[in-house]
Amino acid sequence: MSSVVYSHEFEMIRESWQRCYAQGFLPTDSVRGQVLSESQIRSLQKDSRFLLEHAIPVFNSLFPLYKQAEYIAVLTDCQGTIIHAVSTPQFQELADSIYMRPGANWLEDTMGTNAMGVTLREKKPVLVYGEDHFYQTNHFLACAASPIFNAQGELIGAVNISCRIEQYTSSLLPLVTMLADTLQNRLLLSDAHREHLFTLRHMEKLENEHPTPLLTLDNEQRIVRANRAAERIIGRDCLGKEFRIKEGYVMETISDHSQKLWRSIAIRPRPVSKQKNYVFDDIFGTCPTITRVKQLAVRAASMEMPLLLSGESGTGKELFAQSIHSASARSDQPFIAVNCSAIPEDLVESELFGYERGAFTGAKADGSIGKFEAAHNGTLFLDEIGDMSLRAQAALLRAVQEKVITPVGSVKSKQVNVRIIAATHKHLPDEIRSKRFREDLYYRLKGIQLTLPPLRKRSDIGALSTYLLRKIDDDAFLSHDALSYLHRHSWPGNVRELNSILSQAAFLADGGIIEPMHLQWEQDLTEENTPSSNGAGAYHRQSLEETEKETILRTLDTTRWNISRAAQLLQVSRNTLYRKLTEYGFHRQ
Ligand SMILES: Nc1ncnc2c1ncn2[C@@H]1O[C@H](COP(=O)(O)OP(=O)(O)OP(=O)(O)O)[C@@H](O)[C@H]1O
Repeated sequence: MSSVVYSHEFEMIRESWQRCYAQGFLPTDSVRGQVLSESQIRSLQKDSRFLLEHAIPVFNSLFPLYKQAEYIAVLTDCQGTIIHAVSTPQFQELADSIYMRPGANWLEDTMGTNAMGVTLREKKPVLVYGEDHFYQTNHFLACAASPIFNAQGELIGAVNISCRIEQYTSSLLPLVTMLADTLQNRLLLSDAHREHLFTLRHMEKLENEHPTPLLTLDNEQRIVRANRAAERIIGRDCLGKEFRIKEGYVMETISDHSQKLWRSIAIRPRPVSKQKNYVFDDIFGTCPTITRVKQLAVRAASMEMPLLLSGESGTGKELFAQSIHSASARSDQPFIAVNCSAIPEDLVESELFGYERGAFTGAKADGSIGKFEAAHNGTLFLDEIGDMSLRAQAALLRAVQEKVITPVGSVKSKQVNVRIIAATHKHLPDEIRSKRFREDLYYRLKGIQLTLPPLRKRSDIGALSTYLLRKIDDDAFLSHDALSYLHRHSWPGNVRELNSILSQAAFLADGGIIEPMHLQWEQDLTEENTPSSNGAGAYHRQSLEETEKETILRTLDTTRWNISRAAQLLQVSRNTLYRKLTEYGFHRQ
């Protein structure tokens, strides 16, 4: 076996030889190649029109590179018949004499161990060098071949480059794998229905100036193809080695093919981590009070007006603010949140508008930009605006009115473009009446006002609990009694409190069924709604039927509509559950 062959290729070639012997072939046999007639070739070419259409320009582009050398590049269909060949004039006659021409079949059964036959069988690139060929008549050849797959991952052919062994260079296998890669990328790109392929199109465009590092890995993570950009990162001798991502880089799968035989990946420098803001899909709500606010918020997202969100603590004001930003035209720009109640009065201006170097004792030597400037072109979320001092309100008013800021210690003003979303749990008209909030600022901030409902006024506590619980622990599940208790609590801490109670409960229930004893309220427990006070059914906010409906839906949701499992959890027979589904008109969405 030749020394240029990698160990995994050695195995493939050895097994191929064994198959040839098993069929009764001998290396000394004379090869009786069969070549199809012109019309049969045309018919095969018609069947592989799509492949050929893309292959011809790729093959043609290869030719000028190797003008001096003697070689032949061929394309076979998936049955091993050559459907296209390009060779240098010097090699043409020789190629014809060994049946390396259109219409000839190069499967193992006909040609013994050879690169095309082995690559089509093993679905991996392979180099077959000199005496690795089964038939002695082919011993003068060095051939490298690589399979071609379509966008669905099905084998559709192979490319092969052959030359005399005296002309062999170590670039033969990389060359053929790059040829296959280029061809395959073209095939993938032409499949317009697959979204991720647009990335490839983009990459291909960029390839000349900024080649994207592309690799193909086999199912054992070994590198079977690498373009030059990839080699520059992971080394030129990477083929056949196990792929390990380098520090500072991330891997992006471009296509993962059926049976996971191989996948194409791109490697990119690790992006600088960017804050991920909430989006509207993160806001759960099925009751009219919350869905109405959500609809208004979606509309408000497309407007530039300032927005005032009011609602008790934990009702989701920041969640809404981020979602509005994410859905707005500013979504690519920063979302900066400032908790106004947390900034000491003396520092409000420097925090919001920044400061020049040496502006005050304790300031950073280089000065600092403020939140307004940090949010330039994006959204500034001013939380707890009702807790700002009157002095800070005056400074804020100017910035909001004139859209300019003056850093502390500076004489120069700066133009800023921010959309302001303010939030408060206070009733600002009351604050205005008590002279704690400026009326002019209130009207500036209140372009659009949205009021978020407190949890106790929402009728979807059960569904919201299931949604939150799913995120906390997929296996945890609320019992009927636990659900009744959740409905009876007054929820001063709103969704935040619900989330925290469910987290604790899932922990106490150890991922199983959450019972009332697992629900631990910290405050607001009255005699009446203490879990241990009176057992289930002591107090019903919902009618029995409503609770039943909700429990059934929640269970089906949790079991992803597995009826047997849901019936088991509900402790009813499957028939009873089916009857209830018909009775309540429930269908799987
Ligand atoms: N409708 C909702 N769907 C899903 N999660 C929600 C919903 N409302 C609130 N939450 C969650 O509840 C928690 C509290 O929400 P958020 O911080 O937005 O409330 P807030 O009103 O800004 O509170 P505070 O006024 O105390 O700052 C967050 O974890 C948020 O993701």
